[in-house]
Amino acid sequence: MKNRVIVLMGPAGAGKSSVASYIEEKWGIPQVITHTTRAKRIGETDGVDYYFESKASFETKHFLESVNYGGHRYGSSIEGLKRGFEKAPFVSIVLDTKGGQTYEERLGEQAWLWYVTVSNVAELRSRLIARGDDEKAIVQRLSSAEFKRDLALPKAFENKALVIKNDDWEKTKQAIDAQLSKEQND
Ligand SMILES: Nc1nc2c(ncn2[C@@H]2O[C@H](COP(=O)(O)OP(=O)(O)O)[C@@H](O)[C@H]2O)c(=O)[nH]1
Ligand SMILES: Nc1ncnc2c1ncn2[C@@H]1O[C@H](COP(=O)(O)OP(=O)(O)O)[C@@H](O)[C@H]1O
Repeated sequence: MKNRVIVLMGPAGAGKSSVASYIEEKWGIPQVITHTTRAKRIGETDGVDYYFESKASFETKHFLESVNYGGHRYGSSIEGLKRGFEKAPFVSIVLDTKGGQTYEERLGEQAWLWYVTVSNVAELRSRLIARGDDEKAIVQRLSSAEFKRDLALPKAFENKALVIKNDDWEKTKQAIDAQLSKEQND
């Protein structure tokens, strides 16, 4: 099987990380861990959710791409992607839509674009509160230009990305299972 990467994108709270964890547990698709300078949230672990970096240590990495999002730096390293492909030929990565665009340009058909969203935007805020995010961080996140940009599927991805409407988690899992079993049988 040739190497492929599922690129998970979408607004904060839509369910990107939940989908990444689900496909790792159920389908054995490991998540490529990226780097960030943002503070660790309650429940997050270094090396599992992210490699948490200082501004200085972030600068020492070899990034395939990096972005500013909501006032923090995020980047995916070439080493990280290689480490993922050493574990399995099929991996996932969680990126903003700008990073997704870079992956599509660099990896072409090897990048399978998934855009996770919800029907009701107000639901996103409720989910961030339920997740336990810091109130100040939520306000900063929801008012950022990057969050607003990622609320909609980029024009460049129309007819290219698989859109996952994650309103109901049980239905989301069924939709994912259908996609991945089809992929396995192709
Ligand atoms: N381009 C790019 N985006 C990333 C990377 N790592 C995480 N992101 C994105 O950065 C954004 C903010 O992530 P995070 O702070 O974890 O917030 P969340 O969306 O609320 O889970 C999300 O859209 C992530 O997909 C990366 O290495 N590169
Ligand atoms: N379909 C859903 N219905 C209700 N809550 C959900 C659903 N999917 C995910 N969540 C919850 O919403 C919060 C945000 O999900 P998460 O996967 O962290 O989003 P993202 O990575 O896109 O920011 C988490 O607490 C998660 O458990």
